[in-house]
Amino acid sequence: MKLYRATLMHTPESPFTAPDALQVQEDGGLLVEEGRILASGPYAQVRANHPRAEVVDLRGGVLLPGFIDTHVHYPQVRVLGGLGMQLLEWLDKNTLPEEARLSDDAYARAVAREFLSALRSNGTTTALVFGSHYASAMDIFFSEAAQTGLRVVAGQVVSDRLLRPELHTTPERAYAEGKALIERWHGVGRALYAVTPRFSLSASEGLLDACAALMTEFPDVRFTSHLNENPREVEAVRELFPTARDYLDTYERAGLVTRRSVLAHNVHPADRELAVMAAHRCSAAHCPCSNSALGSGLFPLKRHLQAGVHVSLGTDVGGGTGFSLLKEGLQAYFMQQLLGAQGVPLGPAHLLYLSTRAGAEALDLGDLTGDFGVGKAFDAVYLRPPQGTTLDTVLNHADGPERMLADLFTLGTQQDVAQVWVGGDAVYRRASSEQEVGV
Ligand SMILES: O=c1[nH]c(=O)c2nc[nH]c2[nH]1
Ligand SMILES: [Zn+2]
Repeated sequence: MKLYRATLMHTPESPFTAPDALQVQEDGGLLVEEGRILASGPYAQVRANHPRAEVVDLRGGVLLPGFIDTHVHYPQVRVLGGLGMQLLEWLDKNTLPEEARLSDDAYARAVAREFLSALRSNGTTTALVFGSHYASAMDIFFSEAAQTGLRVVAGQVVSDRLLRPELHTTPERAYAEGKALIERWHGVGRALYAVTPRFSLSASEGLLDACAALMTEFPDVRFTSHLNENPREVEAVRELFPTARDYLDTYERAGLVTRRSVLAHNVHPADRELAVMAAHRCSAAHCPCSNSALGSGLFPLKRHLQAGVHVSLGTDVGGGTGFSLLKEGLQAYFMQQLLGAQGVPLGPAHLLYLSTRAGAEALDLGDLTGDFGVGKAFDAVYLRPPQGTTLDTVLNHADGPERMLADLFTLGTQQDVAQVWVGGDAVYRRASSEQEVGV
């Protein structure tokens, strides 16, 4: 039994609906046994009730629930930084050639290790991972993920048109390979499976039906894809599906819009699409760095919230700009500021919620992770800036915990992630030589 002593912050409820959603213990205690939180509260109180627990002293930093990235591409870690293009050109020139390289198992394994290492070192404990087009690269991914201890919800990406021939499959093969992967990996350790057509632009109706067949046969797997990211993409989908009411309808007609569906981007939604997403309780993964880098547009968060659509955050590596949910939260804030009266003013509690609890809800893992409630898994990130860094200075002069949280989102980077736990297991610890900077 371990008692973690730290400044604790979490958002068990949504600040979009609950005032005072941010819960803080400045000198808090979290009692953890067998990976689960048994008690929490002021340190002195938890200590008095559990005098024999081993104390892990984390004073001097901030302990947050582990970050939850609800849209990130495993095969794209090496193509980060492909700036200067919009979506369709970026896919063609920057991304799809790299994705084809994952047909080589050794290449796929190296990329999987780089990707998983980047998640952990950025404090991400759960991720909805857009996989590879190759089934063998997914076997490799799941086996590498199992060794890291991270929670991954991932699936083979399927497409049968308009990409490049070596990335195409058929509905029959997509079904057979998906079924085999689900049977091998879904619910094994901390892994779950997500059925993942790349986007309707590269998926025939037959392929979407094959995805639906998997969802029917295995009702608790998740579903993910892209939606309404870029105006040229939206127009192309309209031409490819002339009888569909809109982009969402291409998925809806196949029965793919459910409580366990997470659709990335949705920068250009119609009102009907928002109403249907809300009715089916499907989530939108907002990826503000990607939307900025690819010039996709300013996410209409206010319209999503007004329609009742649940929103979480994704880094969208490699369309995005890295693995940090701190940066993603800050960029979400910037974009809402830039929207002026059309934007939603985001405070630090919103940024924490979007990068933790909201992701757990999107993945239907809210009973397991996303906050520090009693009974939840101990999934946590310990942020402690190296001495002498700007963040260290600013935190030392912050006039309260809410301002500290704002400072973490404004200035925090991978270098500030000191330790990470999943289900009570330590999955990352920063090298101690990096603790001291500039002193
Ligand atoms: O941001 C994106 N990244 C991708 O890889 C992709 N594929 C289809 N649509 C996409 N959007
Ligand atoms: Zn994406």
